Amino acid sequence: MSSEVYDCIVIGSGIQGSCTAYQLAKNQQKTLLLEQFVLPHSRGSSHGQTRIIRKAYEENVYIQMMQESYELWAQLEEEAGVELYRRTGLLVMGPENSEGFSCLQATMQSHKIPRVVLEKQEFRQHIPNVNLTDGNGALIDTNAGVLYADRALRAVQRLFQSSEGVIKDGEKVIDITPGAVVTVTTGSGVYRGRSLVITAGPWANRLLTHTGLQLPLKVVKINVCYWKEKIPGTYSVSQRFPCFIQMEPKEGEYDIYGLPSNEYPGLMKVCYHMGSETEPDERDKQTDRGDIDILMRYITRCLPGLVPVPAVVETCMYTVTPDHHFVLDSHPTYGNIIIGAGFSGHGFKFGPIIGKVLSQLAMGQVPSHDLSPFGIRRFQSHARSSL
Ligand SMILES: Cc1cc2nc3c(=O)[nH]c(=O)nc-3n(C[C@H](O)[C@H](O)[C@H](O)COP(=O)(O)OP(=O)(O)OC[C@H]3O[C@@H](n4cnc5c(N)ncnc54)[C@H](O)[C@@H]3O)c2cc1C
Ligand SMILES: O=C(O)[C@@H]1CCCC=N1
Repeated sequence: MSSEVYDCIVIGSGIQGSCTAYQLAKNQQKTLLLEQFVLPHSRGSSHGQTRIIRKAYEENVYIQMMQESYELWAQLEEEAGVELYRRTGLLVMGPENSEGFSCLQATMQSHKIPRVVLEKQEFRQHIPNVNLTDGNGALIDTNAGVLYADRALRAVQRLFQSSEGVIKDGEKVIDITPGAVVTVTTGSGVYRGRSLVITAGPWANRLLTHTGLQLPLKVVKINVCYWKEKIPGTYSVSQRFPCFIQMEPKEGEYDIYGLPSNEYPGLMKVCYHMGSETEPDERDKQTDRGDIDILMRYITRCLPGLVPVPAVVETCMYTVTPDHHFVLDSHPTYGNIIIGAGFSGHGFKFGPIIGKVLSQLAMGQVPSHDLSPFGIRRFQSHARSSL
């Protein structure tokens, strides 16, 4: 074991761990970022070329965090000297009288989020090649767009390293011993830190076992589907086609979302916002395609310019909490162990602000956003502690 003691060790170099490590290093904290796989990798939740960024949320807390997150993404772009965000707008469609769609409209209005409400008659003119479902309303979050995910992750990791941060990849953490100084053991070394941040995505509960805590997290495999445009370019970024979210495509179904064709010429990414449960290391054995059937029916009905059979299917994972809200909290027993988990398929856009609040917790500071909706205590009846 080296005699060196880090101010903080961060486990997991997905977007949340990388942003947290960067914030810590920027605050002159001697920081070690540990990653089980050799970087870059595509076995977690943060890989792939694109993610949606938006302020269109039903909950005040997410809109408030996104106000700052947009600023931090712009700052990152400047620091890294690369483009990370492209404004496309986000079309939200949903049953006009549903609680979800009404609430979204009301929250956006109360925060004065720039938006355009599309009446049925103007929909076709503004959004050609999309059939609006009967009884659905539509609005556009005008400042929403696309984040270049892989590029962003690389940029944050580079910035961390140039702020004297240390990344050790290909080092899987196999043990954690809590204490005033936390000891972290990997397959090839033993490290010590005054604080520890666990941002291990789908593997969070595996690591938390070493601290006597289990959270109610469900890991699901997402089939990331790309669909061929019948006429290339129909739904493309260059035709100014927006990202979209279809709320409640059918009663009891989860949302469907899409991004304009860009990364693979002639192919548009359209996905179902849920998947089938899996073990993170066994995800390739999960072959359920029920979500793809739902997508095929939706595309036939609403996106007639796409061939309703996926041309490319990639894999990603969500780590889902029972209420689909994040976990951003200190460990209930060990105050110097900080947990960022359960991002439930919508955490990427928050990366920089999550990095900021987790780093504040790790430095013993009061976080600059109200984290009460993200506390572990809300799972009192679910969370298992063997302590
Ligand atoms: C298909 C898909 C589409 C999405 N779309 C959007 C979107 O449009 N907008 C949006 O905002 N969000 C979106 N998300 C969600 C977002 O991508 C995730 O919330 C986010 O990437 C989670 O990041 P993370 O850092 O928590 O997890 P991860 O990226 O999984 O990172 C965890 C890391 O921890 C490492 N690790 C785990 N265990 C160990 C160990 N023992 N030792 C060392 N390292 C370890 C893992 O290898 C991994 O690299 C989407 C997600 C998916 C899958
Ligand atoms: O977070 C997002 O914006 C996307 C789209 C909606 C469902 C999940 N991810």
